[in-house]
Order: sequence, then structure tokens, then C-alpha cells
Amino acid sequence: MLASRSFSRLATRSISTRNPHAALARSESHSGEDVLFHLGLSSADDLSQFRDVKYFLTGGSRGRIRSLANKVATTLPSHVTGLPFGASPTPIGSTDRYEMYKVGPVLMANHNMGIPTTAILLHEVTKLLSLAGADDPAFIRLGTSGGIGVTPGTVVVSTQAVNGMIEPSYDLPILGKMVKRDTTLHEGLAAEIIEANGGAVPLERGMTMATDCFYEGQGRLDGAICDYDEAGKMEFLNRAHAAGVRNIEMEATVFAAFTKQLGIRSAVCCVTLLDRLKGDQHPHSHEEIVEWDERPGDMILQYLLKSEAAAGAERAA
Ligand SMILES: O=P(O)(O)O[C@@H]1C[C@H](O)[C@@H](CO)O1
Ligand SMILES: O=c1cc[nH]c(=O)[nH]1
Repeated sequence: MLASRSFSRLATRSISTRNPHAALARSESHSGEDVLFHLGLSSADDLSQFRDVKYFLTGGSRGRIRSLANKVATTLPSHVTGLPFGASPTPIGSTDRYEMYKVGPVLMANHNMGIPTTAILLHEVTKLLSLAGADDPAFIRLGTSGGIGVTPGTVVVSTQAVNGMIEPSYDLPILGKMVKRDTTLHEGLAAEIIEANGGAVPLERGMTMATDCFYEGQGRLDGAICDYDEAGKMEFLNRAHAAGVRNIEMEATVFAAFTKQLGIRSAVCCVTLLDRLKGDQHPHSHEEIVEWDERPGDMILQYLLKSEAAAGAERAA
């Protein structure tokens, strides 16, 4: 039995940006509107359809997000999605850089690969939801990763993100100075996701390392350039494991730091496609990889169902 208190959504607050110069920047745009350039939307559009967004789900691949949007549409009850039976979600805005869907209170978009494209999406989606006046939406990244000492197919629900130096920090050069930001994730949201999963998808808690390179940054020996050896790679991976890192991907630091800075509840849930202590190339079948790729999304569907049921019960009480 779920403690409905842990899923409570009654005490909410609007998502907000933190930029005292926003009005000035807007007055400089040729039409006076705030353009969300990569989403293909602007403050001049009717953004009221985003006011009810309670969850923003993102992951690298557009195919994963498209498939997730369809699953959300068929899994959540129609009084939540607002979609007629059999309707398929269609992309919103420009699909040139990102593909974005909205199904009832669930907004979904792919972020592509790596920190820079994820940062752009986070800025523009946060501005979008702030302009729309959305209340306290949770941001969740659903991705793939390389495990460290973890059985492939396991979803790691991150406790904290660390950078490629195994430090709990997102480092961004701003105005010629290195700015370091805290990468702590929201404990309560992770606990709700794990509780809702109820053991259906194999999961572990652990730190997630985000690197700026899939090959050298993750200590792979199979890139086009490699200036270290097997012993150096294993020393790095074992050091990361000893520090509590259980998987490696390429976005968790910016995701954690950005959301933490704006007080947005966030979680990172990435399935491990291989155990990096055993190799660098994906040794598993295409079918297994496809099935594992969907696991974080399937886990989050359970969370959405429980969270929406609790919200409905609270409204009725
Ligand atoms: O969400 P995805 O599966 O894209 O996350 C990981 C990290 C990189 O974006 C990519 C590398 O293969 O997969
Ligand atoms: O090893 C892996 C697998 C997926 N994504 C990564 O970043 N690394």
C-alpha cells in the first residue's frame, strides 16, 4: 500500500527561471517576444496548453521518446491524458533539433547526446514551463549507460551525479571563469520512483558519472584515439566503483545541477547496457538492448500511474 503522503501534489509552487535580465533580452528581440529557438516556440504562441505539465521526461534518443509518448498515451487513463481512444501523440513545435510530445500532464522531449544539447533543452523547456505557469513539475532523465560492476539490464536510479574527474560537480566556463555547481539529485523523487516500481524492473541505487566523451572520457580502449592502456582503464573504473559510481553516461551532471539550482525536483534513471569491468563493446543481442532501452520508461510509467492515482484521490478527498 502506498503512503499517499509521499506522492502528495497539493502543496505546489510555480516553476521559475532565475534571470534578472530576461525582460531586457526580450525587448531586444525584433518582435519583443521571447523565442525558444531550438523548440520552435515563442512567448507569442499560446502556451496555456503547458500549464498543466507535472512531469518532464527526457532521454537522448528521439525514437525512445516517441515510443514513450505512445506508451504514456495508452497506459494512463483517458481522464488524465485527455486523448480520445486510439489517438497518437504528435510532435509539438519544430522537430529539427528536438522532438517534443505532450500527453496530458506529461511533457516529453529527446535531448540528443551529451551535456551541451541537454543544457539547451533544459533552458528552453524550463522557460516554456515558467511562461506557461506550470506548478512544480518533476524532471526525469531516462537513458542508457555503461554499468560498473552492475548486471546489464539493471536500471541505476542515481543518488548523485559526478563528472569525469569523479567529483560531484558540473563545471561550466562562464565569462572566462570555471563555475562549479552542485550535482545532488532529489532524494524524495527517487524514493517515490523506486516505491512505485515495486520490484518490477531490476534496479540499483548509485552515483552516475557523466563524461564529455563516450570513448576516451569513459576509459574505452576501442575509440579512434587511445593514449592509455588496459591497466590505466581498470584503475580508473575500479576507482570510480570504490567511490560509489555504478554507471557512466553523458548528461547526469548538467541535469542534476541545472534542476538543483532552480529548485526543480529531478531524477536520473539509466539502464546499464553492459558491465564496463568486463569490456567496452556491447556484447548483448539487439533484442536485449531494445528491451533494456525501454526499462527506465516502463519504470516511470508505474510512477506516473501511482502519482496520478494519488493526486486524483487527494482532489476527491
Ligand atoms: O539517453 P541516452 O541513451 O542517449 O544516454 C546515453 C549517454 C549518451 O547520450 C548516449 C551514448 O551512447 O547514451
Ligand atoms: O557505455 C555506455 C553506454 C551507454 N551510454 C554511455 O554513455 N556509455
